[in-house]
Amino acid sequence: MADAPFTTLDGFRALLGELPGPDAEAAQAARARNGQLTKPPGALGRLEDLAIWYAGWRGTARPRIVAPQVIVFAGNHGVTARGVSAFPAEVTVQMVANFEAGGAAINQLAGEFGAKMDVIALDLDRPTADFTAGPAMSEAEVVAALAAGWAAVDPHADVLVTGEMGIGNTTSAAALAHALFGGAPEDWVGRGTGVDDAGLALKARVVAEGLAANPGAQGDALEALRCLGGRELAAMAGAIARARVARIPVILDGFICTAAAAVLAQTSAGGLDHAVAGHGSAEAGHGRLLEALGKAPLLALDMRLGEGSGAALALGVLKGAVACHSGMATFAEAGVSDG
Ligand SMILES: Cc1cc2ncn([C@H]3O[C@H](COP(=O)(O)O)[C@@H](O)[C@H]3O)c2cc1C
Ligand SMILES: O=C(O)c1cccnc1
Repeated sequence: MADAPFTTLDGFRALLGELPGPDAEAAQAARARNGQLTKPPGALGRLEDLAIWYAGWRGTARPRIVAPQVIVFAGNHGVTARGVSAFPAEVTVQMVANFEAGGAAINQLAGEFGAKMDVIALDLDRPTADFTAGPAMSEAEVVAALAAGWAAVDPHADVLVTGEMGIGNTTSAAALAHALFGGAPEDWVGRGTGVDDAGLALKARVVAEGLAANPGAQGDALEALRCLGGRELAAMAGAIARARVARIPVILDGFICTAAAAVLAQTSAGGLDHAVAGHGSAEAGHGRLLEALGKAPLLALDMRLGEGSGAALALGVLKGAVACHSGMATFAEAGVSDG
């Protein structure tokens, strides 16, 4: 595992300023190949652009997916003291044991779609500070979480899914989204694990208090991550950045993953060009977040679980797209008359 090439938030910021782009020649060659495959033009719909996008990032016109990686990051949140989740904070560590024993939804989906799965618990016995009273993390803490995410990525993976577990983290993600994209707290809060109307109103108040208590969060995405995020959110951002540097395409999961990823896009234009939206979560606010990022989800299944589950399902779609693109015969090869 590679040590992260940054030790400060500004070091991470500098790295985001010089991210590699896709291989334009490989993308062009993939587009040409797509035009020769034995199907009516455009008949594979969005799968065609998906395969060409993947080929560009992998730097080859005829890629294969053989080594997907799912990483589930777990963190605890001080803001749970405000009663923002329908479940108690101890569920985070209990679910980590469940992931390790193979009993969670993400275990089944990662297994079904041929991904190896890693679980990284981040200082669970040391929750972040309640962000309604000040910054959730110190600079050293957020940098450590970014670096843990960075180090968790297998450089030999050929697609990455980042998932999370952290009771209270829909509130953290809502506060982060609000700081990054403005609007009102009500635009970003949702029911998470299933809070009632009073719980939803409380979440909006807590988000408003969080922004008021952290004035620096609104001007700068990385500062917003430090002040309002959590360790698992920062680790997802670090992992997604590492994937970019290694030209590993990423499938984003739901509201929490997308909020964490948005930090990269808001710090560096095009910083999420190597990522697609796996699914549209039923969590209120996810649609708005995807719209702000200009990303259309691959799936819409009314899921609202997290863990990387929606993205792992979308891995099946991406694998299908790439298998067709790289495995199909051309009209010339198959002796099929083209149109
Ligand atoms: C058993 C269980 C398994 C989960 N797996 C993911 N989450 C999801 O729910 C949490 C966010 O919702 P909130 O902000 O309302 O706490 C996160 O841990 C998320 O990944 C779960 C939640 C529970 C209870
Ligand atoms: O969209 C998500 O990621 C989500 C929604 C609700 C609860 N946990 C995760």
